[in-house]
Amino acid sequence: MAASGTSSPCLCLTHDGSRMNSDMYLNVYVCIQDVFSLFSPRRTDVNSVTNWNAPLVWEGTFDPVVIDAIYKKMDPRVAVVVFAVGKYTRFLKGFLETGEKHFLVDFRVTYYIFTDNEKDVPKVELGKGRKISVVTVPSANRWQDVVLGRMKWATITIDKQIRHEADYLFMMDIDSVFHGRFGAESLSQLSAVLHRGYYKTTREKFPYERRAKSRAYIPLDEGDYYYTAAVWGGYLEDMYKLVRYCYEESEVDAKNGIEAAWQEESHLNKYLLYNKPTKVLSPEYLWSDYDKVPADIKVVRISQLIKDYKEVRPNGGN
Ligand SMILES: CC(=O)N[C@H]1[C@@H](OP(=O)(O)OP(=O)(O)OC[C@H]2O[C@@H](n3ccc(=O)[nH]c3=O)[C@H](O)[C@@H]2O)O[C@H](CO)[C@H](O)[C@@H]1O
Ligand SMILES: [Mn+2]
Repeated sequence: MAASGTSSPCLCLTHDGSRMNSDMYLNVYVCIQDVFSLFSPRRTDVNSVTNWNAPLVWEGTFDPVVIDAIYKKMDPRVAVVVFAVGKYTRFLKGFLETGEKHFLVDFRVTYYIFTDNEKDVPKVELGKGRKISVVTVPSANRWQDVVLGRMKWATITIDKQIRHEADYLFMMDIDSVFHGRFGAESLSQLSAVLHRGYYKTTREKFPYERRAKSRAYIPLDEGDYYYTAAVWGGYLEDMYKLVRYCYEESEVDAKNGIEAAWQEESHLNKYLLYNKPTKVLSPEYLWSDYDKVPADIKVVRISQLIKDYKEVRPNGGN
């Protein structure tokens, strides 16, 4: 249901004849959503707002055509940063091909592929305004170094290159496939996805880093949600700040002889506890082929593939 770039869901001029800016569009969008909600029932089985009043996005809580059309007016440039180091290049084809079918269709998207093996980057037919940019990074002997190294190489490359080429940036795992629409409803200053494994559990069960020695430490009585580090996004500069934070905090940990329980995911969760995301995406935005789909997940938009951890990682499983 991709919206056409030329259709206009709302007035584009203000009363004094000047063009509307992006905040105005979003305000109009909120009003339109309110009107729609008079005619169509909202989801009543899930929360659609967080306790700090950020939208919590589920299928059935937004109008896909309207929201795509509003963001399309701004025609943002979206960067997707993915790493495919060692054997993980095998996941590129499925990710890119399905991304072209479902990820921000009709928007300007550049996939930044960080790899140690450029020749294994597949040729994939891309839509108009969509590109691939390959960034060479070193190989690693430990998967933990690849996972954490993402923060270092992304920091350096955003600073040097991507900053000049994108308005929004997503960080994503490569071992996944798109199955459903992932559209402009995902865009915000800072968007984080609820980890499918913990969205129904209480905070003391979240796998936050619990050792006070780590910079990612979160005490048992704190926490809103547990977010996955496999899909997160936002304005370019806000994402730069957060990626760099994860990099610097993991460096401090390394100097103190500790590695956070879930590497950058632990630091990401610490940051988002004290700097609330402006949008939270339901686990529709990252499910897993390992788990059966419960009734509250109406659409699986991306799913993590089942993989043989021992075989695909340079130093074996978890
Ligand atoms: C669904 C989810 O919560 N995913 C998180 C979980 O990942 P996973 O257990 O899914 O880890 P993973 O093996 O997918 O590694 C994360 C990503 O790093 C890249 N990679 C990794 C190893 C390698 O040899 N080559 C390579 O390119 C690749 O993009 C991969 O998708 O835990 C990791 C930290 O432990 C990260 O926080 C992931 O975001
Ligand atoms: Mn993964």
